[in-house]
Amino acid sequence: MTELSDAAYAKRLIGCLDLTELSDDRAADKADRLLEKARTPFGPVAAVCVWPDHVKRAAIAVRGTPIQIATVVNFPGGEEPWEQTQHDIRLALANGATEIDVVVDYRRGVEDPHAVTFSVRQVKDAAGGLPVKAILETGMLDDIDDMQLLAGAALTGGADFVKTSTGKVKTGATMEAAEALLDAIAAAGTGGLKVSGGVRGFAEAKAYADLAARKMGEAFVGPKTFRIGASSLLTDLVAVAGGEQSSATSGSGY
Ligand SMILES: O=C[C@H](O)COP(=O)(O)O
Repeated sequence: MTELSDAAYAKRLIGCLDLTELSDDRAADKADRLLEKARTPFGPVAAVCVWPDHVKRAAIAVRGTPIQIATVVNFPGGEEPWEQTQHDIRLALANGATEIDVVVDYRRGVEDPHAVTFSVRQVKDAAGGLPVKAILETGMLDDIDDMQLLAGAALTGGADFVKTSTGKVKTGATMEAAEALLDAIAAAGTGGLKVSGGVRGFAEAKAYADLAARKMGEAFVGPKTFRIGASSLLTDLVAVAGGEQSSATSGSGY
């Protein structure tokens, strides 16, 4: 993506953004403020990502646009009983969700990757064919091998994306984690990457997209296979897309 100007690059990244509001207080007015920003002067974001309670208002807010409505289940701990997750998925679908982000049981997953494959398959079935993003919480894993193991297990279970982080633990996305997940995607021959957790500035987002383009080819960096999930990135992307200087400082470990 070397020949793109910063403004053009930022515009492309807006189209790959999962604009996220997952504050712990689950306040409806915060969701409303986020939803107002999803259509930018430089095009729509890829998706909004909200708590299940806010899926209905999101569906109304983005009606008539290509913006997807993502929600989170088994979130953020990854240890809820299946019945709860199944219930949340059913409700989310009934309310208009079009993408499901599920936290895998990353604490047990390294010892038992088949359980991750099984649980992702269950979610995929319950989601009725909608895209499923498996959140691996890479900041809680010991090393690259564990990240690749979990990513491979999730992709075997049918995950459409493997996603780094919930944004709820100290370490969010890192370049090392993104690279590990891309290697797992390449090995599986299927799947997309969602980088999330602490991504706040244009330069950081661009570094992840450059990495994905370098490893997978430039066509990979589009909303079908590449997303950035972030609550605080859009302002900077819009500024850069509009020809202004980035004013963000680095947020995560890139
Ligand atoms: O799924 C995305 C994350 O929750 C967003 O994390 P963030 O608030 O650090 O951008």
